[in-house]
Formats: sequence, C-alpha cells, structure tokens
Amino acid sequence: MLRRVDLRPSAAEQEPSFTSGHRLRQVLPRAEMDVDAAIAAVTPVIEGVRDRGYPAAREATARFDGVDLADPRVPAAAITDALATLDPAVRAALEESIRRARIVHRKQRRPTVEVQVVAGGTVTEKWIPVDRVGLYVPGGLAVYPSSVVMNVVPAQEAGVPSLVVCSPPQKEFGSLPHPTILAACALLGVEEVYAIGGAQAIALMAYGDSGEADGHSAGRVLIEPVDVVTGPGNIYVAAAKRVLRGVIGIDAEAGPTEIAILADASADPAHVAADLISQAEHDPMAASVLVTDSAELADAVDAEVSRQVQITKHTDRVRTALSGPQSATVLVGDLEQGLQVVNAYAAEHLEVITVDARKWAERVRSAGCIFVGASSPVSLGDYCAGSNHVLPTGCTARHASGLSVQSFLKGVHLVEYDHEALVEVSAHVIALADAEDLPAHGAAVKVRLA
Ligand SMILES: NC(=O)c1ccc[n+]([C@@H]2O[C@H](COP(=O)([O-])OP(=O)(O)OC[C@H]3O[C@@H](n4cnc5c(N)ncnc54)[C@H](O)[C@@H]3O)[C@@H](O)[C@H]2O)c1
Ligand SMILES: N[C@H](CO)Cc1c[nH]c[nH+]1
Ligand SMILES: [Zn+2]
Repeated sequence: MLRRVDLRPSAAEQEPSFTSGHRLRQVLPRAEMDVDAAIAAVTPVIEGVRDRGYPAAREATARFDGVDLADPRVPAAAITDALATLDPAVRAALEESIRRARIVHRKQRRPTVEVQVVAGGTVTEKWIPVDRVGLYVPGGLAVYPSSVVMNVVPAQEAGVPSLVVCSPPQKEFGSLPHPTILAACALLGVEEVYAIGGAQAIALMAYGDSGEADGHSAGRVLIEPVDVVTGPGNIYVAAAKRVLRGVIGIDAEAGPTEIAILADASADPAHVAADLISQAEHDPMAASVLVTDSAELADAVDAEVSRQVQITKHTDRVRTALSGPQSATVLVGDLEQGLQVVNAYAAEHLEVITVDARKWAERVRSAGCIFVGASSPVSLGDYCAGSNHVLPTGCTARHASGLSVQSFLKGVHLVEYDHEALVEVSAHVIALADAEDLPAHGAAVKVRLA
C-alpha cells in the first residue's frame, strides 16, 4: 500500500551515503503542493481583506464555504446553548483535556530573571503577554474542539487579556461554527467568536475591520486586529500565516498533518498501521511515513494498512493521503540511519516504537512532538496527554516549536545602570561607536560624563 523508498546501503546505485540532512531531504517523501504553492491562492483574499475589510472576507466565505454571512460574530446565546446541549461524555473528555493541558502549560511560564552584570548595572529579562490574540480552530473536513483547548489554554496561562476565536461556518448548524467548538469556547470562557475560516479568517484577525471600508457595518468596529495569530489549519491557512507574518506574530506553520514512525522489528504492525491511518484521516494532503530497518515489519504494516483502510470511516481521504507522494515506507540499513532520516524529515509528529525507544527518542533533533514507546500514540497527544497538538509541519520543525505559553509572550530586557557603572564602561562604548562610524552614539555617553 505505501510506496517504498529504499535507502539501505545495499540498495543498488546508492550514492556515497545519504548522511547530510540536505541530501536526504531530496529523496524523502513530500507533498506536491507546499505552502509556497498555496500562497498564490491566498494572496488575493488577503489583499482584499487588507483593503476592503470584512466584505472581502465575506466574499471568500461565500466562495469557499458556500455561506453568506452579513455578520460573522457568534451570538453569546449560541455559545451558552452549545454548552447546555453538549453530550456529557464529550464534556467530561474536554474538561479532562483542559485539566491536563493546564498542568503542562502552567509550568511553561518563564520567570523574570535579573542579572547583576557589574556593581550598579543590571539587565532584567521579563516576559510580557501580547495584548490580543487570534486563535484559529479548523473546521473544514473535520471539526476540532480539541484545537480550542490547545489554543486557548496556553494563551490564558500566558496571561493574554484579549482572545478571539475564528472557525469556519457550518451550513448544517445555521452557518455558525460547529456546536462542539462553541461548547469548548464556553467551557474556557471565550466570548468573542467569529464564524469564518481559511485565509480570510487569518487576514481578518490580522488587519481587523473598523467597519469603515464601505460603511457595511455603519461605522461600528466589527473586529479589532490582533497581535498574534495561532492555530492549525489546512494548506491555505498555513500559507496565510506565512504571508501575514510580520503584520502579526504567528506560532508556527501548523498545516496538513504529518506522522513519521521510527520502528524496528519489535513494533506491532497493527499499531503502526493504525497510527499511520489515524493521521491520514485529517486531510488528503496528510503525510504518513514509516521509517524502519525491518523489511518484514514493512511488509506486515502494508498488509495491516490494506486491511484497516477498508474498515476506516474516511476511507477515501485516507487512501488519497497514503498513496500520495507525501507518504511512504523508508527502508534503512539500521536505526542509526533511521535516526538520520527522521531528523532530516523533521516530522510534525514522530513516534519511536523500537527496543530502547527512549534512548533513540533522546537523540532526535528535529520533530514537532516525539511519542515514545508502544503506548504513546499520536492520538493520545491529539487530545489528552497534556502536550500541545498545534505543531510545525512541512519540515519547519527544523527551526520551529509547537504552540506553548511562550508563543504568546514577548521577552523584554530592562537595562538599568547607575552613573558610576556607566562611567566605568564608557570608553568601550565610545570605542565601538567610533569603530562603527556612529560618533553620535559615543556623544550620548560623553555628555553624561561631565
Ligand atoms: N499541524 C497541526 O498542528 C494541525 C493540527 C490539527 C489539524 N491540522 C490540519 O488542519 C487542517 C484542517 O483542515 P480543514 O480543511 O479540515 O479545515 P480548515 O479550517 O483548516 O480549512 C477550511 C477552510 O479552508 C478554506 N478553503 C477551502 N478550500 C479552499 C481553497 N481551494 N482555496 C482557499 N481556501 C479554501 C475555506 O474557507 C474553509 O473555511 C488539516 O490539514 C489538518 O491536517 C494540523
Ligand atoms: N493530529 C492533529 C495535529 O496534526 C491534531 C488533532 C486534533 N484532533 C485530532 N487530531
Ligand atoms: Zn490527529
């Protein structure tokens, strides 16, 4: 079922060795359409919202979601009603998910650190939450109340005073976001929610709309712009975040889901197949990659995938994802080479299902989140591990992190020197200012020396 990429040293015509991450990335599976390619599709939408505000977003919603909404703000009553009618088992699960996420995220807050550099001279680093954030909750092929939890909990733990949630309108629910998403907002005390998805939602949060563009909302503020937008989404959402980075801060490009599994002969093929399928059901563009040194395991996983795909609910979506160029089994000579492969691939999610799994996991250098051992599937992290499921995709885990409290904080230095401490270092400041041919910088110190 999964195509094979054979990197075993014995494979015919193998190049010297695929040891450099850059060389490896050229042969590893990747989707045909990447974020760069999606930028062309979202740029007109973003420019429209920048220039004309909500009317342009409304047109995009009509086009992509088949819904025309004069006012996308979700009424307060819809949010409270959604919680009142929520299935008790789902409510209990959301509450447990929130509880565990809070335990982990509360510990992430960095303390203020004051450093005495010299007598009379200190540098203090403090962390200030941004004023207002926009949290994107996907709702196209699936709906994601769990992403409400993963966005809102770290923002709240960071101390962000103003939060807004955007999620696509659902035709079958009166063009509001899905009721489970609204119920999750209610559980977390989020009151400002808009029924809007895709790139138009990211642009609307970034630019806001004062309602003055064409008088469509009679001068009232439809939505205040935010400072940071976080959250997962499809390739268009990820592209919009890349385009708008700078206008707003972003967490990471958390686009179409990826799972890589580093497994040896000890892994249970039924578990491996189930986990590959679990993440493939997100999106036809999702990527599922098995990296193994065992051809026997690869064969057994193929057989299991074929069996399980027939009985999974979203079978078409899963088949498309698993048969696309982004999914494959990569055969390696040994787990050392497997480690090089998973580090080069930099998956959003990496499972390590091997003998001594923790030992191998400790040596991973690039992955959004690492799931260690046979009893830690990605689905656990998606909902209830306490970790965050908003994670970098498309190889951005080489440099980016998953969503955390830190995503909502700005680090600021407070520099405080007294006169003596300034005098003591003044010659060095003046010498460096002269070396840079910026003598006015030196003069700003000299004027204080008299
Ligand atoms: N990386 C992560 O952390 C993470 C977490 C959860 C989910 N995900 C991913 O989020 C995504 C959710 O996708 P989804 O589609 O279900 O919901 P979504 O909310 O991300 O996207 C739906 C929106 O896309 C817009 N859209 C649809 N087709 C378009 C087109 N052709 N051009 C422009 N805009 C278009 C629509 O306006 C719609 O509102 C999946 O790819 C899933 O794998 C990622
Ligand atoms: N696996 C997703 C991150 O790519 C998160 C998620 C939410 N719901 C189910 N799964
Ligand atoms: Zn998932």
